[in-house]
Amino acid sequence: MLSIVKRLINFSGKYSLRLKWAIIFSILESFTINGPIIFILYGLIKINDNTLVKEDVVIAASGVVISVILRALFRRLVDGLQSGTGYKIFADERMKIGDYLKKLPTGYFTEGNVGYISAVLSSDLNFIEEHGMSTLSKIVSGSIGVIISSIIIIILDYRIGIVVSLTTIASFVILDKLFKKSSENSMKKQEVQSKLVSAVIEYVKGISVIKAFNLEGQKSKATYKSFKDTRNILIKLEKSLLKPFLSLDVFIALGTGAVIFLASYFVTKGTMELPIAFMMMIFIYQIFLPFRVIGSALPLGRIMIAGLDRYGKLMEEKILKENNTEVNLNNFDIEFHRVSFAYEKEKVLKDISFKAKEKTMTALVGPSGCGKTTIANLIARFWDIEKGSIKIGGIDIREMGMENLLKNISMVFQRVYLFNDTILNNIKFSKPEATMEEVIKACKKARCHNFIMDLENGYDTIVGEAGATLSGGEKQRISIARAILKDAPIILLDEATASVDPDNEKHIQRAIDELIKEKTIIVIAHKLSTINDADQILVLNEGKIVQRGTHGDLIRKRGKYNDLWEKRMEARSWKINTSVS
Ligand SMILES: Nc1ncnc2c1ncn2[C@@H]1O[C@H](COP(=O)(O)OP(=O)(O)OP(=O)(O)O)[C@@H](O)[C@H]1O
Repeated sequence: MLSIVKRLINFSGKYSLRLKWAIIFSILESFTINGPIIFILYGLIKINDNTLVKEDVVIAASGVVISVILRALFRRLVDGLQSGTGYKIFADERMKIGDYLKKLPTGYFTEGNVGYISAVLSSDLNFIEEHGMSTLSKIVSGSIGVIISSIIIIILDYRIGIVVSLTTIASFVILDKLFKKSSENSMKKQEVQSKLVSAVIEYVKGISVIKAFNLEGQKSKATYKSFKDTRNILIKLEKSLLKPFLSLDVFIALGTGAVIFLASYFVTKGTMELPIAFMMMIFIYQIFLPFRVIGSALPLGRIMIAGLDRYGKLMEEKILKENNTEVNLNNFDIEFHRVSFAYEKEKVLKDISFKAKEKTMTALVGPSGCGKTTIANLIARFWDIEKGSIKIGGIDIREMGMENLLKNISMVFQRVYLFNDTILNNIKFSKPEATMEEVIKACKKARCHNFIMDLENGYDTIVGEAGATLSGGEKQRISIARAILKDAPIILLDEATASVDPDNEKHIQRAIDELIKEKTIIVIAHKLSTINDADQILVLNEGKIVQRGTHGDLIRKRGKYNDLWEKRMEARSWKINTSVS
């Protein structure tokens, strides 16, 4: 129980002092709760002894009134300190999470992990945010209430005091064990919930493929399974709480019965005065009240601890080391020196070394899966390498800080992500301070100004979720406009594949020609159409550079590149022939 309080206070960071004060006032409040009973008992004893005088009535009455006023005052202070604190803690924490997620390697954001992150950030943190403060208050005031009431009972009659204390301690131990079971189920609940989120994300994202290949039944089955698993574990969690709650009621009933029986027995034996026995019978409901409060707070506390553990695990993921010293680059040569890299166990890049001189074009070619995209992603430090170094302008990219690095790089990839915002904001995203003239100039160069102007609201048109209302080619051109506006000295470019129609491809090619003027370019070449002009072509195979040189050199050498080139030519003539026939 103490561990729950400790964890919540530790988690509250700079607000922990507020919470500690709230706990102190909670303790004081618990003292005042018993005040009226004690003062009434004082009056009753006086009546029983036939010694009641006017002053005793004043003492008892004012004692009751002062206790009630103080109780209200302390409660007000507790509420004042706690109210809003939970929301403030989480507002800060969410900002921290935002910064933290930015520092995680992009590779971390697989669908499984996205499910985990969403479940932690939405269900776990929301649960703690909603119930954290009230649970803390219940546990603290409940425990103090039980302790104070036990002390009062011991003072009134040590025999009953011992019975009550032993029952209380035994019940706490048993309850804690039972609630541990519910926390195991809570862990399972989180697991199935993160699987559910992943399944739903996958289903929604892949809905067009699912429909195109008639996989609805198959994929729905997997999603329904996640729904069912979640339902089953939630029912199990509820059931696992029934037993401890039932036991709690049994303990309260037994404890109450025992005290009433003992008090009556002691009165008949003449070892207890009647007012004390009378008060004891009233008081017994008071002592078991906080007990019930703790009982209701404990399972919530355990669920929160499990949530905090998961949150802690998320925050322990290895982030990219940051070095924020401002680095001024004299040139934008890119240099790989003996770079090896593995996403998981198997190396996908093996001992890669090359230099891309500034303002030149380096093309990466090779069969699918040979590591072209990985090389481009490593330049933008989407992952950190295990061996070797990647330098820009002679400085290791790990030494320059992400912001510093990324301000020098523009990436134009085939999968374009547009935010659900206006076209203007999507383009200005790369340079928020850009003027309208600059945006239009960039869009004209990227061959997208005309189609934007044809839209009903022009640049103010809202792009649908993930850019759904624009064609693939249009989205590409917008992403090129974004890059032109950014005007970064390094361009990482994924050459368009056959998914774009010839007209769009022509526009995109012109837009790219505008983008790459005077830049250091790394191009992932799929169709080999761009690379005739490349200053250097790196031919990759199974994560190694197997050939390098210009197009002319490599054609003459008759190696892997020549094979790829011939295959490409064959494919083109095959396409022409089939389209003619
Ligand atoms: N995020 C990832 N996690 C694990 N493995 C990955 C990841 N991304 C790529 N790989 C693997 O790394 C290898 C290199 O992939 P990469 O995407 O760099 O190849 P590529 O040459 O660009 O392929 P393509 O031409 O098909 O795009 C492949 O075996 C691929 O399956």
